Amino acid sequence: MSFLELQDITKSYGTLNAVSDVTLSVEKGEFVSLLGPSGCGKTTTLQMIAGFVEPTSGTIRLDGRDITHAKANSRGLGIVFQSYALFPHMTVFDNVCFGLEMQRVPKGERRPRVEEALELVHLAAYAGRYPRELSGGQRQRVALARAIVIRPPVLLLDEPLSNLDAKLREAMQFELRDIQRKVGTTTVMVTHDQAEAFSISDRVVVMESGRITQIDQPYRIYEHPETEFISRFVGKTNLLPGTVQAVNDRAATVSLGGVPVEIDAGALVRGDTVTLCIRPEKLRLTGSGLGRLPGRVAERYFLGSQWLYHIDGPLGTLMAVTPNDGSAPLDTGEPVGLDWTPSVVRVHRGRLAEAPDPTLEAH
Ligand SMILES: Nc1ncnc2c1ncn2[C@@H]1O[C@H](COP(=O)(O)OP(=O)(O)OP(=O)(O)O)[C@@H](O)[C@H]1O
Repeated sequence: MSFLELQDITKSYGTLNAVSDVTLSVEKGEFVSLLGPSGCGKTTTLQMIAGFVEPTSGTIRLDGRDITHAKANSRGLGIVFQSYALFPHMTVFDNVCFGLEMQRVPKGERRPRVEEALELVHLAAYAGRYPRELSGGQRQRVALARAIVIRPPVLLLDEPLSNLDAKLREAMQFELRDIQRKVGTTTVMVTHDQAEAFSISDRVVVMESGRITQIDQPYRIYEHPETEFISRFVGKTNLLPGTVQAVNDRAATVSLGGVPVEIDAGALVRGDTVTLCIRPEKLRLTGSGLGRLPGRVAERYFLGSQWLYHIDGPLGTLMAVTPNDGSAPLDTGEPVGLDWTPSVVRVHRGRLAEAPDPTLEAH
């Protein structure tokens, strides 16, 4: 049995199922993120673990104990929600100590525990300050210290870094992971930020419309998205609708608007309608006249460590990303060849609802 288990959890509001049949097992010490677009049920799921929202059906178990209907404060979980502001009239020390007072931890134990927590978040020198005297990142770290000081069995984080600017947010991602590793607390985090979920988590749970559609390691989710939605939501991708023309033992030929493209066969049969997904960094730009397809540079965008190109060709406009290795980039209008290894192409059954416009995917 896993440390934290959600079994067939559903939460309905009238006719709306905010969360449907969610089953999830989290191991002790694991860092799991719930990732998905706005309204997919991430926060509701976390609130049910926290005890702030009661499931309509299903069971939640913590360390073998059924806590489905237990009161929030009896669960003893560490919580960092966006709305959980610090107490403005209390110092950093007192903010962090508050949870220990609530738990009636003996007075003599409180100071070393608070100091230890502040040490962990690198704020030992700020114990006497008030929240208004701290930066956003420091306030966020106090909130984290306040949650971990009670040594909770599970730490619940709801968009804990969303109020921070991009640079600080990235720094805090690594810090958060570092702190979690040191204290070893089982953690469930809600985020709609894919980079954040990927860089911090052991496993990512992707949710769509109240349901879990994939649970996997970040790398697997990126490389083997199980739905077309995940392909689109996670990173950039070229989506190409086509029809399977021929299949042999090893390969299938898909016609993309009359252009034949060979891919690994999988379980495809002739006549299947499919959508092929190729990540921009998996497309290689070769010399003109080489590669699988001809193309021409339509646009180029400088991303710092990479160049993003829009390449016009027989399949429409495709995105390709190359590392910025210091050499001169390609010019707009330059003819190129496009190449890829068949095994990097992911195949989803079915046709896209709309014609793909790669520029819309480039977010
Ligand atoms: N108290 C409530 N009453 C009615 N509907 C609710 C309530 N809470 C949430 N919902 C609905 O349930 C769905 C899931 O909401 P939830 O807040 O879990 O989504 P989310 O994935 O966390 O979104 P976001 O990233 O925007 O916070 C939404 O359609 C929302 O409108």
